[in-house]
Amino acid sequence: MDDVLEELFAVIEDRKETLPEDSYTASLFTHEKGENAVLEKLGEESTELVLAAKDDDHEEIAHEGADIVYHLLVLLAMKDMDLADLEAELEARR
Ligand SMILES: N=c1c2ncn([C@@H]3O[C@H](COP(=O)(O)OP(=O)(O)OP(=O)(O)O)[C@@H](O)[C@H]3O)c2ncn1[C@@H]1O[C@H](COP(=O)(O)O)[C@@H](O)[C@H]1O
Repeated sequence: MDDVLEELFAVIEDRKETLPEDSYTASLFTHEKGENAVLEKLGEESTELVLAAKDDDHEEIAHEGADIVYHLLVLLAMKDMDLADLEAELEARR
């Protein structure tokens, strides 16, 4: 899981730096709505996750959960934060 998150975060940082035209991630960094684009996605996907949980739909819970994790990592990159910030917070709760 650590490796997957680290590799995904590295790709997100690369998209932020290089802004390829065909990249969904890059489109979040250049969106006319600014950070609201990713914040709205997080809101929508949280609602979708709740609905999936109420349906006890495990496949959909994993799908929406992954969408949330991806968009959370984009938000961290947008705020010039990184995975270590999240890890430090989780570590402090152990
Ligand atoms: N993990 C993701 C990822 N998760 C979600 N998404 C996108 O986030 C959007 C989710 O918005 P929506 O829920 O509205 O999508 P939807 O298809 O309408 O509905 P859903 O079925 O997804 O709920 C979709 O366009 C997804 O493609 C992602 N886009 C990219 N990545 C990763 O980022 C990497 C780089 O992607 P690009 O920046 O596009 O090159 C990829 O290789 C992936 O590893």
